[in-house]
Amino acid sequence: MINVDDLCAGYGGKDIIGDITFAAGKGAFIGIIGPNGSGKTTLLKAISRVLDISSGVVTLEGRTLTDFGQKELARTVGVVPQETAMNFSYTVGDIVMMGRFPHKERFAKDDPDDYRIVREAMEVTNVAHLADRPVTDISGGERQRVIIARALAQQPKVILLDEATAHLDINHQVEILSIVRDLGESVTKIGVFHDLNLASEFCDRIVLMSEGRIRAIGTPAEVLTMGHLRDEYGITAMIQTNPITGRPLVTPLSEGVPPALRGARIHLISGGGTGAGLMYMLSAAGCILTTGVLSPMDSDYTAAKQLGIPCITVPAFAPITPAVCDALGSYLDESDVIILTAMPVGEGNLPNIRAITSARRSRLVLYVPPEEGFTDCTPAGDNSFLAAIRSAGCSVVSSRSSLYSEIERLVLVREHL
Ligand SMILES: Nc1ncnc2c1ncn2[C@@H]1O[C@H](COP(=O)(O)OP(=O)(O)OP(=O)(O)O)[C@@H](O)[C@H]1O
Repeated sequence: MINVDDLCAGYGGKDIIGDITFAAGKGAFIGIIGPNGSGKTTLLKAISRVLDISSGVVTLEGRTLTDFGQKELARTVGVVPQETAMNFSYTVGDIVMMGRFPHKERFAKDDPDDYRIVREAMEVTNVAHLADRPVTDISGGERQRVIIARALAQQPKVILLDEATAHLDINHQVEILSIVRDLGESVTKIGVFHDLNLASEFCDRIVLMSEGRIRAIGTPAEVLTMGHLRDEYGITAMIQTNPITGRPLVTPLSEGVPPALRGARIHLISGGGTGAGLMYMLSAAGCILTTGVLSPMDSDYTAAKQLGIPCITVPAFAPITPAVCDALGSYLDESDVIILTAMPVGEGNLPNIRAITSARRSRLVLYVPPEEGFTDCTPAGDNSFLAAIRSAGCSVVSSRSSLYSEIERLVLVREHL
């Protein structure tokens, strides 16, 4: 168990990181993420004592790390930096054997156990076939696997990885991170990650840093949220759930949403997958969304559920009853903007939706992307629903950028009422 308590550290007498407090349980894998310059490497340097701590304390199994002698520290903490300069042509086997030095007395002969541990470390990192090659003559990715093998040969209690797999191809990234994750209870792992999806898949807990401070800490699902990524990285990201592992899957979106939309209360009436994209974009932008009426068989419902958007539901093909209309009405009344997409609507529901939306036409925006067209939106190509909504005098937009402008305008109008 490693405890970092109120740690502050920096360079030239100036603190770069401060108030850093977190615990890493025995065997846990902790991921440190955050934008460039947020202090991730500085934190690892402070934990490994490469950098002096200006205040706070790091303890390992109850002992302060500053009480460890150099050799004991080297036996206890293994470090895998992002890049390691190798100017001397030691063999790969020699480099990995260096991981055993802190375990040996001075001038002691190599122990058969040392050779066994070195061989095992090279085998799990898939570098055993390179054992006799000079380390200067292998690829950057191979060299990184050798450095990881050296750290494993150290048999440390804590392993610190500073973007240790950044230079590896995806196959070796996954392979090495799997090895690190599976090191078992005896080794606590703390790794800096730029790849949020690798952090999500491999880490038990994630620490999100920004400007030298911890902004969020928790499970991948607690930390990798659209809000945190928007606030700390300044990106619009779609967060889905990996259907196999159940972990968050982050997809940064190249299309931004104006920051002014943050906090806008929007009700989205959609169906047949016409609203899912908007739900992701508007949620990522920090809008407060409600949606419905949707059937649980609709892909828009799946998106709403994944995003935690309150949704009014009815069974597939069921009519919209007066009770459902009332529930919808109260969601509509709470919203600044009502977006209606060009969607398939069952005949029986046309009058209801028309009545409920036209009463609020000044806040209604009809979103009809060109590819959707105005026809075939209802069974038998009946476009009377959309035509009626349109003729009611609501705004009609055909691109996401004009939709965002319209939302901004309607929020302003609402604020001035
Ligand atoms: N040796 C140093 N002397 C002075 N300032 C430094 C030194 N190393 C890093 N810094 C500064 O400390 C801050 C944090 O740097 P650090 O390398 O810890 O960030 P990081 O989150 O690891 O960044 P990146 O994602 O770009 O690797 C930066 O502003 C950086 O310029």
